Amino acid sequence: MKRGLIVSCQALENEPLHSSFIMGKMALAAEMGGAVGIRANGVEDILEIKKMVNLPIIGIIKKDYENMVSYITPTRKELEALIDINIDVIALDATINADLNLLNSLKIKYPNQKFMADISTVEEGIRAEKLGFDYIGTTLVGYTEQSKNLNNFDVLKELLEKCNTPIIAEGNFDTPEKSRKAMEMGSYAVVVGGAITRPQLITKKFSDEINKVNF
Ligand SMILES: CC(=O)N[C@H](C=O)[C@@H](O)[C@H](O)[C@H](O)COP(=O)(O)O
Repeated sequence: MKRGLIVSCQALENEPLHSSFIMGKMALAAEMGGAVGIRANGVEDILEIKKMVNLPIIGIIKKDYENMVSYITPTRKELEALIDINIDVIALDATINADLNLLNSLKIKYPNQKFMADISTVEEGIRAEKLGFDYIGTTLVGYTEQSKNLNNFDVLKELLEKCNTPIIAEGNFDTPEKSRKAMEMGSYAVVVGGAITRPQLITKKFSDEINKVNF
């Protein structure tokens, strides 16, 4: 995977763009705009994106289970479904909420498969490095109980100081300036999602700002 901008092309069932066809087109637009990689959710979307672009893919499967906090590639079932479709990197929840016992056996069984740890605190990043993850992403900073008061740039800075594993800035790097800053700090890559591929969020930024005017 090259260094630079990775665009996350995801639309869940409750989102207006939920469609593999549309995610394929989003990925194509991202490639045309200079993205060096795509992050995507679910086998169907990933297969469609593979048809549309010639870029490395970070794949996840989001799945909610009862009594389980993790939802990003949370069990062996989702991991094996992603291994089966042969993608460059598989990302999974690597916070303290996740059961990472199976990682070792998967790494032995599939030695060429790269794994990205989606973490929410510096401690989780350090643990992910010890577990042998290939990339560590700040994806879940602010989204877990243990990180709800943390700032993504603060976590990123400390991870860059304390880890040797390539660090990927992901999660609310939602402007070109913030993305550039993350790279200047030494991130391996920046994953940008909603600010590029979720038009309902982009629209809301405009409408919120405009509605501050007394018109
Ligand atoms: C927390 C969570 O479930 N994050 C997901 C992880 O895959 C995606 O919904 C995000 O869009 C992605 O991480 C990129 O972040 P942002 O959209 O903020 O640029």
